[in-house]
Amino acid sequence: MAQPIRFELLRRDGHSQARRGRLTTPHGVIETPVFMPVGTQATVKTMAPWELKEIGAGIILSNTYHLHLRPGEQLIDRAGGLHGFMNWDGAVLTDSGGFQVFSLADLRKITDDGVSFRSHLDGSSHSFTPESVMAIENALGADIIMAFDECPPYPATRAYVETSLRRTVDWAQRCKASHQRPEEQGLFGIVQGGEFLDLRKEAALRLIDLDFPGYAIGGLSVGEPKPLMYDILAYTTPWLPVDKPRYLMGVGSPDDLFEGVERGVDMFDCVLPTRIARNGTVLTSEGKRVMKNARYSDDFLPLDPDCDCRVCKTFSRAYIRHLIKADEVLGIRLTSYHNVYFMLDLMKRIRQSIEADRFLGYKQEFYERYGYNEK
Ligand SMILES: Nc1nc(=O)c2cc3nc(NCCN4CCCCC4)[nH]c3cc2[nH]1
Repeated sequence: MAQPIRFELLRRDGHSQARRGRLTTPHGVIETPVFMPVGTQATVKTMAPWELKEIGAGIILSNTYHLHLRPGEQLIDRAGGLHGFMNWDGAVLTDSGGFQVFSLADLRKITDDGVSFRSHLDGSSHSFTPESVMAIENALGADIIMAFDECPPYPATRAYVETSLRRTVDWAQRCKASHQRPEEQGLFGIVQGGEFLDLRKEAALRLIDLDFPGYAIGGLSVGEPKPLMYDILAYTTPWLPVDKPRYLMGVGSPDDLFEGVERGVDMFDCVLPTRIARNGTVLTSEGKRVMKNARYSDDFLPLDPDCDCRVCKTFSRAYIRHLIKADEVLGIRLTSYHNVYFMLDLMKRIRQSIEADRFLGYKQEFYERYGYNEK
């Protein structure tokens, strides 16, 4: 059967688990490691598709839970799927809603069959089962779709995590069985298991038996300390097939990208760049800058002198601070554009460092300049 998603491993770093790869999808070839901007409601907030294209975004995320509630997958299907609806011709990955049901919806009831919940928008009753979620994701038409899973909270007891892991594996099998478009949409399994390393191994091995074109690592970045997240990651990735992509869901900040790549992760997504942009915080090679800070009121330098993006070539910190202070919409458009560019450009430099066999050196160099103090 023709596989819509093909992964080539181009180079393995000799000093870490970092890998350089290439993901071929029906909507373009994606160089990995890759950062995927998040477009939860069929838009990467404030950015037009042509802007995403011009800054080099190859794949963006969207979300089953949100789009099912509004505007509904039937409408999007009639519009030609997400690609037609958004008029985005790059690749799309849809998350299955497993996380959003547990973090957003009200009055949830989980059974082995699925989850019933009330919409956080209007309180209407809904239920997600592996079969119904596959039907939604098939209608949205993303190139990569995620299995319906349960993301346990942190902390959670071993008993809870064990039950939830086995349910998630069972749901993954049901997703695979009910997936209607396996030749156009690659279905990824999601490894759960919480902080329990033996359960992470069990989850990985049982999902591999189901043979997916890619594997996501879920249940992380849910409030656990970062060192714990990194340790769970370092333990889990070696159990996954070396020739399939690994996707760390919901991660992350610039340092998380380095730590994840170092531990064998190929794909990342995070709302961070667009979320912090909305309060005027920007990412730069010298750390984060809070543009409302009075120190920028007469600073005519670009947001980041080392950045080649259109915003940094066109506007000053003083002007952008003015826009943010005046609550002018252009302000958050400019900070969002720059922040997404920053993350994509950082990942491009990480790919280049792996190719040049100097990933750990580049990581050190970046950390020394980036620092971790608010400016
Ligand atoms: N289907 C699914 N399963 C997961 O276990 C999962 C785990 C996740 N963990 C996160 N973390 C997002 C953390 N994010 C950091 C920046 C601020 C907003 C929250 N997103 C996730 C999405 C997920 N999706």
